[in-house]
Amino acid sequence: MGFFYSFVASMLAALPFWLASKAVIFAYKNINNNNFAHFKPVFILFIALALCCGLRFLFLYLKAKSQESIGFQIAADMRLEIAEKLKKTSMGYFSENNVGSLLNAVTTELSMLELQSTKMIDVIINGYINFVVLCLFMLAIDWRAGVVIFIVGLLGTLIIEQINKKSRQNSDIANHIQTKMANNVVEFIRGINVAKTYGLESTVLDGLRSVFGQSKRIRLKIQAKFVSINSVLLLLLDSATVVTILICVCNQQDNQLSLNFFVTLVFFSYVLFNSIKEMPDATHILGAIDDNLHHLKQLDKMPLIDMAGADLKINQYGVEFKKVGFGYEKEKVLHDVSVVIPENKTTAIIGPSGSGKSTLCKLIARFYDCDEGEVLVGGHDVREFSYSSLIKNISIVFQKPYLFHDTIKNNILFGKTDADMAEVLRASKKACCHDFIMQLPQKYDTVLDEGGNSLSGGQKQRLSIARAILKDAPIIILDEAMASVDPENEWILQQAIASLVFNKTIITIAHRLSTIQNADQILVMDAGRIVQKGNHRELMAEPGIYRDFVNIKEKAKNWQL
Ligand SMILES: Nc1ncnc2c1ncn2[C@@H]1O[C@H](COP(=O)(O)OP(=O)(O)OP(=O)(O)O)[C@@H](O)[C@H]1O
Repeated sequence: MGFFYSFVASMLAALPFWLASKAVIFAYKNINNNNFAHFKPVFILFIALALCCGLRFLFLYLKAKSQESIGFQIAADMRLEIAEKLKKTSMGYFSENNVGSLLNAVTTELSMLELQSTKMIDVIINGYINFVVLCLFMLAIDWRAGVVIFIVGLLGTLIIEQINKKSRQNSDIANHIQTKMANNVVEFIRGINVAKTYGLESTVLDGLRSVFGQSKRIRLKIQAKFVSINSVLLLLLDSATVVTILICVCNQQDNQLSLNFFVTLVFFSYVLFNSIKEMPDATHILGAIDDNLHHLKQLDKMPLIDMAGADLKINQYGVEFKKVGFGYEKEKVLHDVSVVIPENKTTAIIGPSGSGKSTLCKLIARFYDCDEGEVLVGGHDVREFSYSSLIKNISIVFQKPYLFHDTIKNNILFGKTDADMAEVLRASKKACCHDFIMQLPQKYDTVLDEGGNSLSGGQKQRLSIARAILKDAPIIILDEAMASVDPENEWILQQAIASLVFNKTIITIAHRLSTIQNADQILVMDAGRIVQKGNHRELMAEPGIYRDFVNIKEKAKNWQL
């Protein structure tokens, strides 16, 4: 419908020329006649002119209403589709330099689609319709003019096709540099604190400057190419206008055309040619949009992890690794891991840095799928679950918790979205965060900065524990939850964790000797293998990494600073 409204609106743009020329010629002929009755037709013509303008605006309004929301709707749907996919995507996808690409897709590429696509399609379709109308019009008046317009149209179409092809190729290059820019900006923002600490802001900025410069050069080059092809087309169209007018003048002199028809024709052809002149720009933009769509389609290839899962309910909450092998890239980081983590017991994992402790935990929550063997939760392979039915059973407290730019209450509610305020308060008190929340100006309605940066590390951690308490999952993974907390906060955090872990299956990557010593089972990892297993007493009785580790810890305890 939108294209129809648009076509009628552009035809209504021509009619006023006919009416105006008729009125001017009439008024000119009667200029020496003082009888105002002779001017009546002129007034009628002007009323018709005003009506035309009014109708044109009405059709333009209808076109805008029916067309312009389409782009926004499509872009909104696509953004939601991408978000849905990201929910089911393997965590590996986010670490493999894809953040910039995603950012570019969701912001720049989709913005172009929502703001420009319908407008540009409209320009092109109308351009072609106008061209056909012009062609027929000219053929009816003078076949020579018709043939000239037809040949110009054919040549123009070839040039426009060339512009489209080039724009698609160039858009690929532009997208590549756009993604590179987004990656660099993300990297810059993430690393600015470290760079400042070492006084290296200008070095980091140099990297950004270089990629911005690259982007500018590429865009200028693309624009220069477009401008040169476009100029040929504009020259062709302008020449065609001149030739058309010339033919009309010749016809007028032969008295084959009325003056009114002549004036209308000259202006009308000018208007129609002008609408055709908008086509190269539109084609250029559509070429880029087309490439963007192709790029967005690539997101369909995101590695999904939730393809064949079912909504499973389990009634025992032990975890088991059976001959598990895994590597992030080619290199394996876990080798033939087989171990049972019993339900309602605490299992501590220790080992040197890089030995695979966190990786082991990530496989339980299916951040990644193992390459060999199976990981079982409640007796089922994690791949049998739908992601939501698996993660319902697991809470993870990370070393660096993430809080959203939202109220404290909503951040806690993340653990159980349908919980009421009484449940939030209970969880918050158990996690020892109620007191500090009540001291904030808006209490539970205080809006946190993105990442929760207005809170201390310990406060953020306790809020994330409140979230986990509210979720009340039977399996808790504590990924070095105490590691970044100062000794003053350690005691209070310990209390919060004690409320969380009561009567649950606990898997904890721990550094504190007391946590490790009290664990029911200790797994010692080295270079991606479980090299020792047992409780504190059993492991202290045998030589190995564990006994060395405990001895070093004991010695460190006696150090005085
Ligand atoms: N996202 C990733 N992509 C590629 N390699 C990774 C990734 N995460 C970890 N690794 C590698 O996998 C190995 C095991 O890492 P993991 O984080 O599991 O060890 P860890 O024992 O938890 O170490 P730490 O105690 O230092 O946290 C390391 O060699 C690490 O470099």
